Amino acid sequence: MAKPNQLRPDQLSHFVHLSKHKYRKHRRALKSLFKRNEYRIEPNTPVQDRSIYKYWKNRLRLFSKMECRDLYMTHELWFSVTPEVVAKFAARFIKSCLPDAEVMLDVYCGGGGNTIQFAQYFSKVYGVDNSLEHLYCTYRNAQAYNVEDRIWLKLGDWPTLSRKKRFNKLKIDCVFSSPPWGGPQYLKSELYDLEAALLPQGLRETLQGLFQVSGNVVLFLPRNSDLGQISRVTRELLGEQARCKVLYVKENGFLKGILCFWGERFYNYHGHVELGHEQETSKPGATSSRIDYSVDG
Ligand SMILES: C[S@@+](CC[C@H](N)C(=O)[O-])C[C@H]1O[C@@H](n2cnc3c(N)ncnc32)[C@H](O)[C@@H]1O
Repeated sequence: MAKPNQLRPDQLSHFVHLSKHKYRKHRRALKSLFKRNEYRIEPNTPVQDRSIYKYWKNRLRLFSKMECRDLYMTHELWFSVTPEVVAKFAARFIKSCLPDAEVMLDVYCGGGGNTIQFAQYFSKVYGVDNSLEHLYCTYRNAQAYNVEDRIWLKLGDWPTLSRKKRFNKLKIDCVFSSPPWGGPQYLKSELYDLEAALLPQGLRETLQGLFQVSGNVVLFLPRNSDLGQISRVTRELLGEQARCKVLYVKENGFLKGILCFWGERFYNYHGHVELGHEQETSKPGATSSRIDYSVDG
């Protein structure tokens, strides 16, 4: 009988290609992460690292199940995971615009904040990240939400995978990406330069790569992003008449970032996405998160 923290072959198959011979080194590392139950968060024991304490205090905003299930976070994930209500909103909005869609690709999937919410609404979700530790956390976190069977994770550098056209033939209905914004200092300048500051590629290259995979593309970008750049790059890549729909996403009244949508079905959607109050926890005295959005055409 498999031990609880042993990586089983059926689980390994969700880490695309890692079961192959040439990936022996990564497979060994992955098995060891499972065995040591690495990066598990002790929900009621405050983290020692002062630089992430404020994120730990708000941990239920990142993953509401953190109080009752095992969740896994690296140091970097504390400040880069998409808050759950924002991720849920993005997934619902995409599903409302693309009701027939089944397959999502989440580029730079991190700890699974978005991947997990997509897996609640879509039958298959691919996640890509260049950190094995992050893919491991995504899988573990997906287990907490009982959606691990719907996700398929690929380890690799996205610009390289994109150049090699690795996802072009997979019939992806929509590709989502929350690229690294360059750390918390992204708010230091008034206007965020999407060519110079976005990692690992600027906006133009990022979009070029994503459009190869699907005509429906969604980016989660800093709230101070230069909208002029977005509009120029949109026209340059898709033609003078092309548009991008921008939603300003607020959580509890605080602007969290912008969701940018490319694709006819997004522009033409004028329906209403049921948001309401996302109850984060049933604990007495706990806060609930409210999400609002406004549209910039
Ligand atoms: C902002 S985080 C994504 C957070 C994710 N949406 C979530 O909710 O957990 C960005 C991720 O990009 C990954 N990353 C950075 N450079 C990369 C590259 N060149 N190729 C693939 N992944 C990369 C990082 O490891 C990190 O997990």
